[in-house]
Amino acid sequence: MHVRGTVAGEVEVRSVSTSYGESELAEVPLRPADDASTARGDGGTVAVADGRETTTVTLWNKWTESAALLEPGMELLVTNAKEEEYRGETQYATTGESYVVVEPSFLVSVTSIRNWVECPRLYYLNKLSGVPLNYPVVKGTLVHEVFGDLLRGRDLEESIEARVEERGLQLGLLGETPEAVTEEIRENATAIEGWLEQGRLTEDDSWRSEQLLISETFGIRGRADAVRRGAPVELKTGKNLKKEPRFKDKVQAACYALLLEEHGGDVDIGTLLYTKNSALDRNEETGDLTPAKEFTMGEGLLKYVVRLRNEIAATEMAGDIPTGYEADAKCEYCFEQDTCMVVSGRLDQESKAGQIGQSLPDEELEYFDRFYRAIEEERREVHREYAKLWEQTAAERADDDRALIDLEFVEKRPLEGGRWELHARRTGGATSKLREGDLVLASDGHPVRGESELAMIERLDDEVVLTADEPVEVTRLDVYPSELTTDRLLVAMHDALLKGDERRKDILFGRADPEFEEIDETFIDNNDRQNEAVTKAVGARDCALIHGPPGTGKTYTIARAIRAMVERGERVLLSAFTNRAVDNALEALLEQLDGVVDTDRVVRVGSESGIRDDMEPYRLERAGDPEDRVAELQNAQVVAATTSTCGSRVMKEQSFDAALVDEAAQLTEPGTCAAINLAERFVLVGDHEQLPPVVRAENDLTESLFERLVDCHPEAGVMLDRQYRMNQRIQVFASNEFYDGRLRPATPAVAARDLDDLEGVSRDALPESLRDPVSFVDVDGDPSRYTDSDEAARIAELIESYEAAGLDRTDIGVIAPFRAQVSEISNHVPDDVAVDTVDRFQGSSQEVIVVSFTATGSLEGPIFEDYRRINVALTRPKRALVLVGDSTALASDPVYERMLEWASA
Ligand SMILES: Nc1ncnc2c1ncn2[C@@H]1O[C@H](COP(=O)(O)OP(=O)(O)OP(=O)(O)O)[C@@H](O)[C@H]1O
Repeated sequence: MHVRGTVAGEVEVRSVSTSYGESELAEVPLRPADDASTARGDGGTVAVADGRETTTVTLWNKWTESAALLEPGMELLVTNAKEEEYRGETQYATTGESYVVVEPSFLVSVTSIRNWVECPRLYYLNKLSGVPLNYPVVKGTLVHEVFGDLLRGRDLEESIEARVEERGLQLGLLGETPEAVTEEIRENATAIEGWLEQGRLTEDDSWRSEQLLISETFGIRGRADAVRRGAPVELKTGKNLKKEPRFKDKVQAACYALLLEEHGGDVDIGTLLYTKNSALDRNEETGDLTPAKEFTMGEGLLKYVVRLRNEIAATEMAGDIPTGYEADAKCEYCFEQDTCMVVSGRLDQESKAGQIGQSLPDEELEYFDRFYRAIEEERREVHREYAKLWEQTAAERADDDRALIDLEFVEKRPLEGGRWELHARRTGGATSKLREGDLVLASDGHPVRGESELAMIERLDDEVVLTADEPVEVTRLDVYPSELTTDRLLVAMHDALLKGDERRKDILFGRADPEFEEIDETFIDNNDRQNEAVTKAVGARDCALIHGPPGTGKTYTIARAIRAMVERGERVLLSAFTNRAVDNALEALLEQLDGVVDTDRVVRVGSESGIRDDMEPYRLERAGDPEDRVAELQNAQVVAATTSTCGSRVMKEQSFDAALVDEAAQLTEPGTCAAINLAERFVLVGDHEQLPPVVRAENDLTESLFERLVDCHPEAGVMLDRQYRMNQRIQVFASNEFYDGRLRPATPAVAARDLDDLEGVSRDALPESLRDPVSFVDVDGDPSRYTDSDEAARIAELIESYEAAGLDRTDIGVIAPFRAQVSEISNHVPDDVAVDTVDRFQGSSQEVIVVSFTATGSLEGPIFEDYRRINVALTRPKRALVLVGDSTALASDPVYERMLEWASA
């Protein structure tokens, strides 16, 4: 029986005498969880279900170590507990078979556990500073890749050649030659090959390469290098001359053993493969030179691993910072001792290694603390996404747009290099968040409990095509919740504070005012504010802030500013939150740079699937000759990449004179830092009256650096005030509500835009009520339901009216407040009409926009929670805007009441 619940009070550990001698025990007051959250898919007994009363769970012996970590409010899971009657009350206790898991939904990675066992402080330092680009790391990755290839049957030489070639750019940045690297990989691979050969002699060897494993019971996830006859095999590129594997390596293998057991395995052995052993010279080295070392997987080790994992989960949940005293780490032997002391000194943290250097000023320490917590909260939200993989049913996940289900498996085709191409067919017209180029969990029915592989979506229409390392008979795809973004936010914040330039920090913390160089040049002669913005951007010694309301030429201004910088011989980074915005800005920039600079000095960094096809010629290829690849990047005068890519190991090696960041109001502070950390000065461009940063948690991350700096340094800002998009009548409401009435049409032609300008369209052919550029269509809301099919039907009629007046369906966009109504409307209107939520429409425009408010009496729903969403929705159209909703419901809010007045005027 599994017992799961919330710790309901203080926990005390004490000793008692039993028939076995002295034993330790801890009595944990526990409030059992609801049935729903304890139900397990494997049919195992569900937790105590008698209401929400508190019961007592006794944890015995070693598990008292985990009990000592518990705080009231934490979640606890005890597997294989026994039920006991005590004074008429049902209580529970651990048995010899039990595992105790603290905060089971906090997913700890195997790498974290491995770092923690070495030293908890090392775990923390790794989290803060990420993995740098260095040769041992790249070599390790290469050896692992070759190992995977060999397991999948690829020829050794072919694999080495291909893998070294793929990493051309990284190797080039490290100054390595392909020949030397190939030789070293070959030495390491010999150990692998030799060992595999031995295995092949025994016919019953069964293998699989890299396996992604997630444990819902133990709260652990990781990727096992390989699984042989159901048992984990871990590859280490170092040497080990002892008979036994290293302890931390055993711990790592034991983590995978636990994960495999949860998936139905019975693991009694673990193997570590130390590849460097076979490259050593027998005459010079003494000891056990065999690369493969096996060990027996005892239950004691598995339980120890869970206790380690509990320490991490409890530390993170409590928001504590590890000091190194938690374990008996020996600082004097640690390679990281210096870094550890510097970080401890600067952040004024207690640490076993001690501190050196001066601590950061209080306000920076406070900032670090606040954002560290905020980012960790965000990480927990990502963990919640993982938990949904098993807590929600397939249908619920599909409804939430997080899965494509009921696919019909078609076939699996072997690819060159031992990988697989998987084909499946979609059976319904379901939509989802998934896009081509996304990494997904492809499974034969369940992403965690079934056969499941990490796969890349190559094609996604009626047919679904995926590539993966191993074949799966795929019938379902799930969004893969990635912690990469969170990891990079932490590193970006760390770099900004601990490695950042003092002057930069003075600006960020409002201790100094941004300075500007006098520039006497006209860059744009038909728009004063744009010209001022370019002047500020070019002349900024520290930073400039360009506030660009909808359609005011942000992209054009950025492009013009970059051109001016390039003409001054500067190296510039162009960045934005999304690939789409980066490509848009790059397109405008290429027009500006025509004849100014060679286009081969403009480089787009990103993955093939993320970049728009017409920008592909500028994409920096990672594979190839190291010297050539590096030259291409180092010679580039303009580098364009998303802010997330700016946090990558390759980009972190780059430096720029200036960074221009578009969509800056949609970026968190640390997200912005990822880009601006790389440059001497920065220019942020955005509109804080449109959508805020996309984050899961509600905390300090929801305010952008752009918005904070606009407040803090108004003198560094310029607001663009002439818009090139909307008919004047459309623009009025947004201008008054959000921009103090300062937004104007750029030209009379823009102001007078209407549908008659479009070829073959006649406004007179429209019903009277739709002839004005802004109209309101009143429908009765349906308070009992979340979606509104009457409203959807009415929208379908509107679209027919526009079509009858000569408009092309692709010129119409429909915005709905939430996904359910998007689906409802999509079912009513033809496929080529774009229907989506506001968030998806941000940054784009259409000739005609229809907004479905789906308003009920209480005005609930995302569109109403934040007025900025309404601003975005109402500023998408160029020539006509139709608002559809229940006027009585809308009029209950003063802003919407004003909107109704304007729309009905
Ligand atoms: N100074 C200018 N002179 C002439 N046309 C301009 C000028 N500035 C911008 N435009 C034009 O106005 C249109 C909108 O400009 P742009 O795409 O730069 O706007 P934006 O502010 O980036 O839009 P969004 O709000 O969608 O991000 C473009 O067609 C652009 O060429």
